[in-house]
Amino acid sequence: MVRNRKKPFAMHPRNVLRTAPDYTKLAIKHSNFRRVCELELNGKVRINFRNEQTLRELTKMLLLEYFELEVDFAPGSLVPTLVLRLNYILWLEDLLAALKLTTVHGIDIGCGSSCIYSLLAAKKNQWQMLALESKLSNIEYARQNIQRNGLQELVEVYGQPDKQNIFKSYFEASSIDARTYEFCLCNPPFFDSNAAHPFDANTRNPARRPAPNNVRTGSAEELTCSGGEVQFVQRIIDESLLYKQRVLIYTSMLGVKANVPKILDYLKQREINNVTTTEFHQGHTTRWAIAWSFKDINLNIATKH
Ligand SMILES: C[S@@+](CC[C@H](N)C(=O)[O-])C[C@H]1O[C@@H](n2cnc3c(N)ncnc32)[C@H](O)[C@@H]1O
Repeated sequence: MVRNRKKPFAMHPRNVLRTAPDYTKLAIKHSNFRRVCELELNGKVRINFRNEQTLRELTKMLLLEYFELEVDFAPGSLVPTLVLRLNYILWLEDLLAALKLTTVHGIDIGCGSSCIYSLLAAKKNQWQMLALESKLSNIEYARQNIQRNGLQELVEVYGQPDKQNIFKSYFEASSIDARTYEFCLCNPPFFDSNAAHPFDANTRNPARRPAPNNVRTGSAEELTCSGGEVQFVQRIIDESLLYKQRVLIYTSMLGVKANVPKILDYLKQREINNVTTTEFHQGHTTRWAIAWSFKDINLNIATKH
């Protein structure tokens, strides 16, 4: 757990964005980013996190500046924030470190149009990634992003034919090549598509946690599913029971704190006991993550980032 006095929980200690970027310098260097910046009277640039176009250019610029990744997003699709994605990758690095692996194979469940987790994992760590995605335009953009960055040898996108499936379609289609994976990761569709007003769901206690800085981005198809993130992660758990041998460490992120005990209970009911949780922090935004394994490995390097 990382604590300092001003921010009770800070970013992962290895997160390159832990030191706030100098946006004025970056605006001078990156013209597309410069176009969406606002100039203050003192000559410093200001970023309007509530503007979607600004967030797009900001994430593109940060991926280029810090990881030499050139990424584009499908129109109207989710624009990922880099800090949280990076915290997740760094936590996976920590979970895998003790295993001293020479090659790592991972599965990115719902890679989005950016394919951000797989691109970061491949570029930063040379991990071999299988990216699963169900939305057609996201599959196309994800493949273009991989190609644009010359990462075809490391990242494969599989078009998920059935949104109810997690691993099943791919594992059944590739049963001859029954490879094993060291981890899976997931940023699940968050909202419940069965709710009368899915996007109105209150995810935070306003008295204790201030409103997020960022505008929400992404289409209903990307952000909702039947039963929201709880049912999505329950499906990952159900399929993990079918394919215990295929993945060493199963993980998923969760957007709502109250959903963590629900998932822990679900795991417990299924007698999955090798479990850990963590937190990711970016400004006023907190996310939770959960990991479980059927193997006798130590997951309890647990930290809050
Ligand atoms: C919340 S978005 C996350 C996108 C990206 N990973 C990120 O963090 O920016 C969830 C993604 O999962 C995809 N998806 C939903 N159900 C899926 C399924 N059963 N298999 C694969 N992808 C799925 C959606 O289309 C969407 O792109």
